[in-house]
Amino acid sequence: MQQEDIISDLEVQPAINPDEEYRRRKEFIKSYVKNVKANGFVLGLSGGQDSTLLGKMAQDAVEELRREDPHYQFIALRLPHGEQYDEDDAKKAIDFIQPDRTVTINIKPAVEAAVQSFERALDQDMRDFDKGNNKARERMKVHYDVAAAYGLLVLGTDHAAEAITGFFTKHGDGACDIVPLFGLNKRQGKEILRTLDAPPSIFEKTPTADLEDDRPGLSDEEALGLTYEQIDDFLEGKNVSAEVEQKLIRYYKTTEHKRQTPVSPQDHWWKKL
Ligand SMILES: Nc1ncnc2c1ncn2[C@@H]1O[C@H](COP(=O)(O)OP(=O)(O)OC[C@H]2O[C@@H]([n+]3cccc(C(=O)O)c3)[C@H](O)[C@@H]2O)[C@@H](O)[C@H]1O
Ligand SMILES: Nc1ncnc2c1ncn2[C@@H]1O[C@H](COP(=O)(O)OP(=O)(O)OP(=O)(O)O)[C@@H](O)[C@H]1O
Ligand SMILES: [Mg+2]
Repeated sequence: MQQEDIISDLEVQPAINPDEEYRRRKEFIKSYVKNVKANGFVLGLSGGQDSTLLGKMAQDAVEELRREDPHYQFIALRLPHGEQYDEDDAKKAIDFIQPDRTVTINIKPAVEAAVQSFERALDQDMRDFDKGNNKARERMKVHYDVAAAYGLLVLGTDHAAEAITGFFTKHGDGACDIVPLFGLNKRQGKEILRTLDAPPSIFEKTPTADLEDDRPGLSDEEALGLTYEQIDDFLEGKNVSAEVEQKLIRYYKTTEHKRQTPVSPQDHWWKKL
């Protein structure tokens, strides 16, 4: 497994035309939603870079689709766990996107109920890290509840700079129906947001999964021990230090199960890692 194999698996381009990339991906989601006869899209908006980009694309897509057929809609979800420390950014994202509809559900009671059931039944505390993944899975459940109620498709924000390290919760934010940002790295997402005139504070802010109670707003870079500059350089085929290269290849191999469908007796990929 080498740098070029990973770039090829994740289909990353060394450079993009931001307008063209945005247009192509938006056309893809329009054509898919029409083809499968769904009514539009649902996506959680955190106030972070990835959901702002994809939320904008979803809203633009349904507005264009409505010129031919008025039934399409985009529902944005605000899913704080109690109070969100960067609520202002979420508001900015919503102002920028102007979703057809924005629904807020506080996931804290559901997460607390799940943690309590776990702790009572197993007679042990749930680790804060595991509770973080529970939050991501609770958000996924809300997405699917809303999708089912309105005949929508669940959008997922996974992209190459997260996929490479498996930096998402399996069956949490990793679970979705379409991944329109597939193949983009973090700086390419930023470039697209810049050309869309998004608020700079959103694409310049420090990326965070913000899942741990004990470390609110923990930056992805600190959690990973790698910078997005390093990850993006690697994905664009540039030279990175041997240490960074080895770390990324190790992350990629150990998280392969997160990029595959559940492993069956017919699968052999795991023997080749
Ligand atoms: N080799 C293998 N083959 C098949 N399945 C395997 C496996 N190894 C673990 N597993 C399964 O996978 C589970 C571990 O995966 P998972 O539950 O995802 O947990 P894990 O990968 O340990 O943690 C998720 C990471 O993603 C980060 N994250 C999550 C959500 C959003 C964002 C963000 O950027 O916004 C970041 C989060 O901060 C954390 O660092 C294990 O409990 C086990 O069930
Ligand atoms: N508080 C939240 N409210 C609604 N959706 C959320 C919330 N937190 C996370 N999500 C959903 O989970 C996805 C994964 O989070 P992630 O942190 O990777 O993306 P982001 O916050 O949009 O961007 P960044 O990676 O730059 O922080 C988000 O794109 C969003 O759809
Ligand atoms: Mg985030």
